[in-house]
Amino acid sequence: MRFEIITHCGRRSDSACRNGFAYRYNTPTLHTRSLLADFRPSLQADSLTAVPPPQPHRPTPQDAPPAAADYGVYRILDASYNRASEGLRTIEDYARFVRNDPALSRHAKQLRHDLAAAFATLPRQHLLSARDTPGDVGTTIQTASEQIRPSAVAVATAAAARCQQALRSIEEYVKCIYPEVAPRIEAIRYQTYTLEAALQGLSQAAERLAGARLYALIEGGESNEALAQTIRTLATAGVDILQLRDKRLDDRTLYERTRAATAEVAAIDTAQRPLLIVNDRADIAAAAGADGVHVGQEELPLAAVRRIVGPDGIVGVSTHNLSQAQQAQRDGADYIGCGPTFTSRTKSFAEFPGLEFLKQVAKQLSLPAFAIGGIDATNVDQVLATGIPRVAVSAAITAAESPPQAAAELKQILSKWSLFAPRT
Ligand SMILES: Cc1ncc(COP(=O)(O)OP(=O)(O)O)c(N)n1
Ligand SMILES: Cc1ncsc1CCOP(=O)(O)O
Ligand SMILES: [Mg+2]
Repeated sequence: MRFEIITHCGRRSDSACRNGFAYRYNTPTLHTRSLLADFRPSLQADSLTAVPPPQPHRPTPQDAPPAAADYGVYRILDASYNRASEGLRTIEDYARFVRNDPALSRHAKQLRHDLAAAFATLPRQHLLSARDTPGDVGTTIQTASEQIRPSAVAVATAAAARCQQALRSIEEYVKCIYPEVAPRIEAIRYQTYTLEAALQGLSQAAERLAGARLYALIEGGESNEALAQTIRTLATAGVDILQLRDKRLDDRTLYERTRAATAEVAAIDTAQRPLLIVNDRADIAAAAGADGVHVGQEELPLAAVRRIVGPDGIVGVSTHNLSQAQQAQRDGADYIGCGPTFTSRTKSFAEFPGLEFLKQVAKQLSLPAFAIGGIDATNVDQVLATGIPRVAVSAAITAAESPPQAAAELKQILSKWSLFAPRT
């Protein structure tokens, strides 16, 4: 039976790269045995009964410098590793410092560590010795699009694309030298697609949230169709966020209403599509595919809610004083409700933090904040004067003679104010 070694790079066995070969079974010749003995001290030629599972290469001081034929491959691996690591760090910074998203931050950090662990099995001295930045002809090649970064999420999205390309390059070229590393790189690459989706998902929801001014709290109505009709008319009137808040409904009915609302919202043209938030119930929001959930100070803590709705879910928190508002931001809330501001027809309260609380929030917090409690077209200007350009209302719309007309009037007033008023 003859035995032939071919390299993964397709080269004949006599110039095979270290560990870079597959086995096709013939009778091992004396020459092949000595070659194998040199390549794989731990592998005996006669033990080859099938394509052996790739063993991780353990870098040793005896590792010969990269063969001239592999010098370029080591340069690719070195440059691509740096590119992928830098991309993951860029994504992690966005998740941590822009989105305050612990889950997304943790995922990006973990992938960076997984990549480092995979590369730790390669002889670092070969990678470094192959590095030739001054001689790198690519450093001066620039494209116009690389200079355009309109937003932080655009930076993170571009980093994700660079990271995927670099990982693909590593995955293919490492097969020439250390094939056992390729599956580990492939696994990391697939996770960067998930990461990019989270960025996109998060950014689309985050951008829609950041642009939201008018937030309406609505009940489940008498039927799914009645609710769907309400959603259509309020979305057309300019409501940016709809919250399904109905304490009368049992779980099953609330779930069915939420499913119907999710389907209705999805059918609305993107430009007019409101975010759909469920009051209190993270489980129903997640199960029914809503955009997120709103919880009060007495409901599940944000960390638990985040585990249920995931990194893409929008989580809003009710706050009644500055300390609660600051804590909600630290916990990673995507927005906060601040109130009650005025006496409400929908819910009774013993205390009213009022306009003063709104002024504090406007000065000291950066995440979207919606004033709530007894707000309507007659007093919304007082809210806007505090520096809070966003409101959440219930009765002002749902109890109005014409809910869509009331919504449109409120939206018109709100639209005159900048969403990013300078802090005075
Ligand atoms: C946008 C918004 N802000 C505040 C609330 C109040 O939530 P919570 O304190 O949990 O009270 P209930 O709505 O559950 O009675 C909200 N729902 N939405
Ligand atoms: C649920 C809730 N939390 C604070 S105020 C409020 C009710 C908001 O309804 P309205 O706008 O009719 O006062
Ligand atoms: Mg609640």
